[in-house]
Amino acid sequence: MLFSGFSEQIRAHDPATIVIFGASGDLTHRKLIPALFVAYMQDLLPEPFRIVGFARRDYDDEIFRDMMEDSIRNFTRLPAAEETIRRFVEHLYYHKGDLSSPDSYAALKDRLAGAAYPENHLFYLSIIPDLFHTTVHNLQKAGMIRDPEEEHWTRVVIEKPFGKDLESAIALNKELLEHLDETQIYRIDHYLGKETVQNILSFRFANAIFEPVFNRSYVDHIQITASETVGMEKGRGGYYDEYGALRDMVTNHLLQLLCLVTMEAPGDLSAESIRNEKVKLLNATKLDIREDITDAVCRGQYAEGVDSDGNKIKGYLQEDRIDPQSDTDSFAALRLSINNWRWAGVPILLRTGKRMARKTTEIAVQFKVPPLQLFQQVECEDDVCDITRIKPNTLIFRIQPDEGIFLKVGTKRPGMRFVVEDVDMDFSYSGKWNQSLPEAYERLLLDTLHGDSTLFTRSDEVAAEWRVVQPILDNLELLKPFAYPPGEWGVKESDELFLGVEGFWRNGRMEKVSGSNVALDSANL
Ligand SMILES: NC(=O)C1=CN([C@@H]2O[C@H](COP(=O)(O)OP(=O)(O)OC[C@H]3O[C@@H](n4cnc5c(N)ncnc54)[C@H](OP(=O)(O)O)[C@@H]3O)[C@@H](O)[C@H]2O)C=CC1
Ligand SMILES: O=C1O[C@H](COP(=O)(O)O)[C@@H](O)[C@H](O)[C@H]1O
Repeated sequence: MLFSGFSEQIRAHDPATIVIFGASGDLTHRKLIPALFVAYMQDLLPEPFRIVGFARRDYDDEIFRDMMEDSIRNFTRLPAAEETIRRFVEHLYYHKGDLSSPDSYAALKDRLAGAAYPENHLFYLSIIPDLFHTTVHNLQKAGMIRDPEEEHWTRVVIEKPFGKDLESAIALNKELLEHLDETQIYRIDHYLGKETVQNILSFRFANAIFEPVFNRSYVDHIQITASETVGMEKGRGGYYDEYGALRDMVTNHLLQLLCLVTMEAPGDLSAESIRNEKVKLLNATKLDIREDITDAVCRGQYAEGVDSDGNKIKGYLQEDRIDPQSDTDSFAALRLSINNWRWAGVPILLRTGKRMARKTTEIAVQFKVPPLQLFQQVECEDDVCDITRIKPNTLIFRIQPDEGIFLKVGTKRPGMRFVVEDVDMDFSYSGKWNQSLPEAYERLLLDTLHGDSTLFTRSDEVAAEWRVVQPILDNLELLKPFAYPPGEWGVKESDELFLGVEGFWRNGRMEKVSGSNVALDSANL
């Protein structure tokens, strides 16, 4: 199967019934239904298709359709005609049931046996991770999982987090593989469906000029940030307090970004070749511990504070359904090393957190400074300019928002003196293509209907991700979370992860420098 990032978005051909377990939940109404609707608008869903929402809440088809109409109006990225929404929701049905009760599966099975329900079944597990195994086990007991060799297919999409640690992830894999073939399992990591994330591979391997400098000889360090401004969203406290930033974001999304930016070129674009390279990379990745684990890990919890309008913001420990004594991290920063020929000795810094200054996800590859300091550099912030040492080049993959790729290069500033100023060579999606980018779930749901697993994680890949993080989970007692103020850039102690590195966390500096209105008299320069 071709890497779906490069294939045309073509219509899924097999008629299918999509069953969403967890249909009354947040993910279904904010992401899954709007994504399926966009695919429908673009005529990419198969014909015929039906979507069955499954949850315990006392809804019926009509209530479910009304609610999903609202979700589509609120969360769909493209303008939608009311008539199209109405036609789409006619494909939606609701099935009330409890996933821990075998009777519910028998009732669902009877319903799906009706002639109007297409026989290919996509089961989407949009439920708490604790129910993943129970659900698959019960589906199999009810005879609802077909053999992969049969004419009609069964596919199961498993949401993240996949396990709570290495041991539970391995156990979950084993349990799932007792009921399903690996080809039937789609472990979703929605970051892999983001347009900008897929572009990392094309940027690296479709352009011959960057790859020769992507290695330890030229790269000083790499930093990856996924910061969010939100705190605990409604209803998420219970889940989040059990998992925290390390399990919710680092062990999946951030490590996947790291893989794409540092893995070797695959021999071809098949799902297996790409996943093989990712696994090799993850197996070579370790915490960069020099003396003890605090060299390589910093955890945090946001404290209470006020926002820019003076409104009070709850601290993590005051949030709904969070244990007031909790040690769970809402911020995590790591320093890693990749022990292979290409990257040995290049520090890799990862950081993610809730209630930070800005919502942004980016990868910054910082190159080494030139061997000879021939020039001076001018750096300006808030109309004040300084003469400094020459700055290194930085290549930034901006995943979201303002999606694009930026290369910071030093350029002679006009004037009598020979000083250099950083300028951006930039490509922004919005500048080049004036259209909204597909949502990750649009791509990924279509891929499952096509049977393309390239952008989903393989069992050994998940285990390799947990292997990177497991030493942290084993040493949480030594890594108590620091409090950090909401609305800023997280725990200040995380700066210490940069010891010996030429640089520091980026904290949105690029925007300030490139957008600044330089007030220095150029004649003085
Ligand atoms: N929300 C998000 O932005 C993201 C979520 N995810 C993942 O998606 C999954 C779902 O998350 P989210 O939608 O936020 O969670 P919610 O808590 O909002 O939804 C959980 C759903 O599961 C249903 N449910 C719970 N227990 C049962 C049961 N015994 N039988 C039947 N249905 C049950 C609930 O419905 P009812 O109470 O009516 O039974 C509800 O519909 C999780 O794995 C999460 O990690 C991943 C990325 C982002
Ligand atoms: O998987 C998750 O991702 C979201 C952030 O996703 P994004 O696409 O908005 O960057 C995060 O808020 C959530 O906690 C996590 O479960």
